[in-house]
Amino acid sequence: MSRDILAEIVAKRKADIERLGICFGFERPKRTRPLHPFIAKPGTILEVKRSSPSKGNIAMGLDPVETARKYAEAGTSAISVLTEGNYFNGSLADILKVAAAAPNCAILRKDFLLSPEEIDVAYDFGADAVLLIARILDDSTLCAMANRARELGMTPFVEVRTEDDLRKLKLVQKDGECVAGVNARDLRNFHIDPLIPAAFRKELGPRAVFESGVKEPSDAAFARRLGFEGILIGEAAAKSPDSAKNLVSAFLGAEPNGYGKFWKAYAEKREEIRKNFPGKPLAKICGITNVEDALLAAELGANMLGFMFYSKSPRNTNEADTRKIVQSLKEKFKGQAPLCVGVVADHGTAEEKTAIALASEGVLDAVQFHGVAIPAEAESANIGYYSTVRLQSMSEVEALIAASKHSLPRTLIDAYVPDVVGGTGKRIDDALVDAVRAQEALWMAGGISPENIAEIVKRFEPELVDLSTSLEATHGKKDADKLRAFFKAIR
Ligand SMILES: O=C(O)c1ccccc1N[C@@H]1O[C@H](COP(=O)(O)O)[C@@H](O)[C@H]1O
Repeated sequence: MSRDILAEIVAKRKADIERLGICFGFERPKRTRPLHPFIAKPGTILEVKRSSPSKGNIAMGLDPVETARKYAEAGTSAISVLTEGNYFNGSLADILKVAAAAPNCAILRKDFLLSPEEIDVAYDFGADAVLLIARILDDSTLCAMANRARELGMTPFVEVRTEDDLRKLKLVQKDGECVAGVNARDLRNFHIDPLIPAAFRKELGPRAVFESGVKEPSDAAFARRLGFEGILIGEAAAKSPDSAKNLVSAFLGAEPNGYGKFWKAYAEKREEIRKNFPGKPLAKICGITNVEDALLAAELGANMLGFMFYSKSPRNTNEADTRKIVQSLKEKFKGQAPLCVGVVADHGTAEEKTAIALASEGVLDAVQFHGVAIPAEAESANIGYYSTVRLQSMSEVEALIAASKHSLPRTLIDAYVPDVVGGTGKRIDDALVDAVRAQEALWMAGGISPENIAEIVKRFEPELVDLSTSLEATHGKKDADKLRAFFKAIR
């Protein structure tokens, strides 16, 4: 379907160009506006967008002049103008209006551009940057368009989404500088996943833009924490230009940090699994207390390991053992070691403090807050974290979905058992799991075992499974045969 929608837009556009010419019937102006740098330092790109194939009407009555003025007042460094007419209701005339209304902002021409001649048109109408969608351009056309943009003093902005797009991006980068962008929206189903840009970030070079799905200030801050220099905001800005300043200041007020680092590392692992073992979930083995179990789990393919920092747990661990285990994992597996997570199940304890301190130091990659709220200390300690919700009824599912923002890209679900906070060995009710997975990527714990993992994968297609008690020989000690049986069954 992705190819279909793109192919449809491109086919109509080609027909329009044949019929109306490369300026779509508009008189070609002579550029008078000076060129502006595009995302030369961290900044936002707010979009003039009336409609889209995924959302239909967004802001049909939008006045480009008024919108551009509000965007400039909001402190954006760039404005994206959608000039595609059939699906986005934009036009080249919009660029002229925006250029006059926001003389100090860089202007991006966002369209499905197809030839170097279209770059000259974008220049003449006043654009400072041009979107080049790698997927719709062959290698030589893409490079020729990027080079033409540079010759004119403009910035090529290359959008990537696949491995092949990345290959094309490297070709463009060989010839000179560019800005790279990744769309968080999957054009096959219009689903937004902020972990797609997260997985790509390390491949993009120094000037990278997070595109799509930014709705709340927390989403904007998350993109910056992942290390993106820019965010492109369409719908949220166009629908409410007056609140765009909140998005701009959230982005500019954030910094790349430990939280973004954890989600990038997770997203990279997920992409690797998707590529090499489609349909296989990531596996987190929890309740690790000794080097032997940790090394075996990692060798068998564990992607994450959990360490209990909860004194009431029979698998509770401590700082010294955790340091020793993580050190052994790093020595043996180097950059390929599983992500190590401290599990906290109550607040204000010495164990919670230790887990946060170990994450802050980089010994642990993140902290899992199991059945308890995420404390303010986690935010200020600049660490990776996520929460676990113990599901009892549909109302918790609804609360979980409502709370699910891009700044919390994943939430683990576990079974609710009165008086046992975790490590219950009990399955979550199937209907509750179904309700969660209908809305978001599934991170699932609770009673998962070597015996039921195949059925769980088939039935629920989880992105991550998390298990502990079913693999134990005794409390805190894993059974090597059970570990082997689990990793054999998950394959
Ligand atoms: O394992 C524990 O003792 C524990 C205690 C308090 C909070 C969480 C705990 N474990 C978590 O439970 C799941 C694994 O569940 P299961 O044993 O496979 O049913 C996992 O998220 C652990 O972190």
